[in-house]
Amino acid sequence: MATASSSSSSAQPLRILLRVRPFLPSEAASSGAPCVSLVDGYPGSEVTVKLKDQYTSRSEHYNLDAFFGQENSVSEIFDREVSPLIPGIFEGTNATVFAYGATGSGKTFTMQGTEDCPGLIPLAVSTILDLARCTGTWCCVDISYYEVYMERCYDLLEPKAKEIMALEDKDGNLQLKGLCWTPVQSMEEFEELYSIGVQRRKVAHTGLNDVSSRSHAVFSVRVSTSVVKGKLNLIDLAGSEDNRRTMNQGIRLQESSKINQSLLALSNVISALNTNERKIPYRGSKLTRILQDSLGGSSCAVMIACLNPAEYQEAVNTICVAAPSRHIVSYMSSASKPETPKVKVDMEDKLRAWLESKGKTKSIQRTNGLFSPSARKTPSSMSHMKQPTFSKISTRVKAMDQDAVLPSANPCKEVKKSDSSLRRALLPISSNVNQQTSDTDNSSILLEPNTPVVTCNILEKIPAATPLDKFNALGSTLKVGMTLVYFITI
Ligand SMILES: Nc1ncnc2c1ncn2[C@@H]1O[C@H](COP(=O)(O)OP(=O)(O)OP(=O)(O)O)[C@@H](O)[C@H]1O
Repeated sequence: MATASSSSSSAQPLRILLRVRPFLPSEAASSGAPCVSLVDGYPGSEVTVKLKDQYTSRSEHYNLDAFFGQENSVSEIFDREVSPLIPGIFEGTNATVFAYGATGSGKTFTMQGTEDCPGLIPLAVSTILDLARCTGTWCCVDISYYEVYMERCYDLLEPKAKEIMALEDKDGNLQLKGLCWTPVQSMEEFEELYSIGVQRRKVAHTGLNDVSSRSHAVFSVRVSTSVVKGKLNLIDLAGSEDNRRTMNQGIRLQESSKINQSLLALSNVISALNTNERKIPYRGSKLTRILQDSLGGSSCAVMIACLNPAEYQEAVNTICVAAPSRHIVSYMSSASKPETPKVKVDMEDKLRAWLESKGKTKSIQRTNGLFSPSARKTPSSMSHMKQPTFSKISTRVKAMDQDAVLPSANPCKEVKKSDSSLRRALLPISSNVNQQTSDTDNSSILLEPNTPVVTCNILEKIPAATPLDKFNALGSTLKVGMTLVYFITI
């Protein structure tokens, strides 16, 4: 059976587990089957999982290092995945376990736990303290706990301390200046300190979680012997947020934007580690900078990708970050593929004719992407993925926008980037969001005036009122590797 220890010996930079929480009472009635299921392997071993959208026929398969389903407890995750890392800490290794996922997917439950069901943090401290007592030589265990809130670090155990500064020493190693380390010798001492820190962490009510973490919380337990120092980081990341669903505004929206940006930076680091790139973009955010000595190199890292069983799209987004290179296949079964709505085909013809008549090579090039996905520039890492076809897009429109009316014979016009109605432009398919957003920076975009709004996206619906400059804030849904298609006309 593959475990964390066995994976570290094979120098796998990052071990990726999937954790699906149970349905909550509020979800149970409407949810049906979980959107993710195990198709091959068994809990705790290397697995293939299937994600299935209950509303469409979309389904995808992914290979991952382990799967923990609704019936698996946190202590099972601990026993299989975290406990094997602990002996290495006593030999001077750094290890990191972090929970990643959308808001409300169960990250805090997994890392922090509850009184009845302790999370990975208390379970790890308890095991480390037990082991320290058995070493028979001098051994000091101390802990630190801090949060990264809006790209700034604050000590949760020492609230009067100033902001923690992330500085590099002369050897290029990152030092957290101002972070306090507190020795602990018993679980009572730990619990007292930790519960104070937990209360200080910034949480707030959002549209999707009553107690939503607004910061990334990094708990570290360090073991010092007379010979070596090793450290285990246990990180409860803030959840990626789709602000169309959270309805965040004001400060919540600003927090959310910072959270999504730092998670995007983390996903870039993960992707670089997964593909063994030489340069890992640790400098993308404060979060990735402080994790520099814990992700990659000789460190062991375990990512727990947490999923809400009722949210297919969130699950896809999370797994796209966690395991972009382990995607097996994405398909829609032809048996269940509905007929393409006629109205959409008309739209295609009209746009093509208009573009050709204008001789807009740039636009045509983009629109070629729209009509023939194979013409798109596709990142090499995704080249094995089957790209969605236009008929699927139309299907999605049909499913989501039953009432939408497509343009009639209105002439198209070209608008400039500065035009405020740019946000209601027809945008081409892009194979990833970076290309998508940079596409929109180009100078002209095709619009159909005086027609009702039709908005669609192969994966999710984007509200017509979403300004382009807010797309980054929608990081939870707009991720590298996702295919976006949306038609909006005025
Ligand atoms: N394994 C589980 N068993 C029972 N309930 C769970 C489980 N995991 C999560 N929950 C419940 O689901 C809800 C959301 O969980 P949690 O707050 O841990 O999500 P989160 O991913 O940390 O969210 P955020 O990113 O917004 O902080 C909570 O009510 C929590 O008690």
